[in-house]
Amino acid sequence: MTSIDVHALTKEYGHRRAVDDLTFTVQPGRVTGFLGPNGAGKSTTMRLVLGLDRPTSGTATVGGRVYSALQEPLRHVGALLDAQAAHGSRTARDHLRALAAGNRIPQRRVDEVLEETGIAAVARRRVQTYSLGMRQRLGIAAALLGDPEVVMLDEPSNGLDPQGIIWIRELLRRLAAEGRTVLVSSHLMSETASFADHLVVLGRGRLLADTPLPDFIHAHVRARVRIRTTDDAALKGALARHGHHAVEHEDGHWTVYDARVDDIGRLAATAGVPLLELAAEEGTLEQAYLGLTAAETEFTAPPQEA
Ligand SMILES: Nc1ncnc2c1ncn2[C@@H]1O[C@H](COP(=O)(O)OP(=O)(O)OP(=O)(O)O)[C@@H](O)[C@H]1O
Repeated sequence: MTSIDVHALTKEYGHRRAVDDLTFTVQPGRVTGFLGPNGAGKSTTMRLVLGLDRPTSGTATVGGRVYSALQEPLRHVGALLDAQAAHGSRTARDHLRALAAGNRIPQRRVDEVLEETGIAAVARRRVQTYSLGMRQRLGIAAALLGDPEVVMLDEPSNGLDPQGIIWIRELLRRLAAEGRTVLVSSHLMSETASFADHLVVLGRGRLLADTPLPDFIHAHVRARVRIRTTDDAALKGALARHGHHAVEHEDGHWTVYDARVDDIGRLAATAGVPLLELAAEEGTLEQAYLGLTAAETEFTAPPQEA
């Protein structure tokens, strides 16, 4: 089993700390979502794991070894960092064949990953004629080429069409189910919620969270109950008597904050409040993420004038 281990990792560019004393482990057998505002240090961390940059201090290792010590590294670690990385004047097939040859990967893998990523039909076209989504698929094909135990993808859904987004979700789930170590950065919260088991969240180069996805949501979103009745006055009175904070919405439903659905159901039954609707309102990853990172966001647009 191969994990990615980041220990006390720091990277400075001049006086700027892009990564600041970061320690976390990416475990095999699950998809770890890598989140953080623009400039938080996600890509820099991935570059340090891949040995594309040298840390100022600390270590980043894969299976206990630094990337540069890995023989035929594509057979151990597959990464998509920049979809523009392939040489534009080459065909996709030639690009992958060259990568395979340099890593003692059998040439039949080239055709397999072209099929798997849905670009087999355009494999003999020059990469410069590719759309962003096709380049993205080629980058993912390159990452999978060596059948690696560790897969790191920076914004893999970028440019993909809706079918492509479903495909990448299923691919990530499968890679994790096969026991691989999967680290995926994204700014799309609903997407991340659909594939991640675990989250590592950065803000200004520091670790803000390293936690299972459900725990992250519970920790950062207040529990809420959605309720609707034919007798608003009775509901309001019953909630107030028990000290619940509730807000009525235009369409007639209420939100009760910091409450559990069982408690509100019992309370309504005891008070004889007729119910049309009663449900726990699940917090979303987006709500949790925005709550946590509001103070860590370097680049924000000013509020729009009405
Ligand atoms: N080669 C470099 N030279 C100087 N500064 C750099 C370099 N690479 C990254 N940085 C700086 O390091 C910080 C972290 O950048 P990084 O690209 O790692 O963030 P990120 O979390 O991947 O952001 P995004 O979500 O926008 O991709 C930023 O302030 C960035 O400007």
